[in-house]
Amino acid sequence: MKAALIQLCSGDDPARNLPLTAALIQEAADGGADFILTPEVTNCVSASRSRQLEVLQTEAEDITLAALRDLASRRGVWLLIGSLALKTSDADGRFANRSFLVAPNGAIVARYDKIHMFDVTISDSESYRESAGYRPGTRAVLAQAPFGPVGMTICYDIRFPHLYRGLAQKGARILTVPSAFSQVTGAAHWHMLLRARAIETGAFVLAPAQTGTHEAAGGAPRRTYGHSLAVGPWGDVLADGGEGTGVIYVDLHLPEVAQARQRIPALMHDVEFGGP
Ligand SMILES: O=C(O)CNC(=O)[C@H](CS)NC(=O)CCC(=O)C(=O)O
Repeated sequence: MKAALIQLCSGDDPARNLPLTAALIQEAADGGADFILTPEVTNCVSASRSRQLEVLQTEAEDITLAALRDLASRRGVWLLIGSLALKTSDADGRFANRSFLVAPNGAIVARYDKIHMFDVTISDSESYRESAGYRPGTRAVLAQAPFGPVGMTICYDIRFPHLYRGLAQKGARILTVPSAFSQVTGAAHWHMLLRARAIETGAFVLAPAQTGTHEAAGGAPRRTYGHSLAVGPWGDVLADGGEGTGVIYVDLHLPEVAQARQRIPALMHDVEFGGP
């Protein structure tokens, strides 16, 4: 199976982001990919709540979701829409950060709402309060696809290894980590975190990413790390998207999952223990 990771530099206007996203998905389908993945907040990267209130839509109305489902069915590909920022009916007005797995007939096979919120002060000049804008999800999601169960996660989730271990122990062979990682933490941690999760779980880790400086009509522009990454079950980096936008491809030899887990059966070696 051939997967393609789309690396984007989404701005804060979903209507402008969509044609660029669709063009790269077309390119990936032309390139022979049967599973195409886009980054976190494919539809809108914004640091401004008022801007998001203006441009975001509910899942039922969202133009990006409708167009990409249609594209998946026209091209007959599996599509992971890494995430969409969506309005919800919650009384507090918070958005959902929701990932979708779409089948080659355009049907939504699974949805996952990001569980862990990035409420982090990186430095005096850079801090994030994701939970102010988004309501966290409360359920891990293992999606069923013909190429095996897919553990769906998003970005900051990568720092919570028990989520990945649980998904792998329930059968995940592919773990998806669409992201909009900060440049500072990305340079320090990105490759290592993704490789560690792949090694610990003996699964493929596919992490399409946002990259560069994101145009924003409202508020300061955000900068993300890029380096969309595909990691094999033995921890080897199979493809790295670098800093530009575009498509990277990776051949997934799924039997490598069973081979890695046979060589190091750590997933079956959990024991109860006491201590601090
Ligand atoms: O804000 C949105 O619209 C969508 N959400 C994101 O982009 C989130 C919260 S700001 N980004 C991360 O989780 C980066 C994690 C990260 O960089 C790390 O773990 O080091």
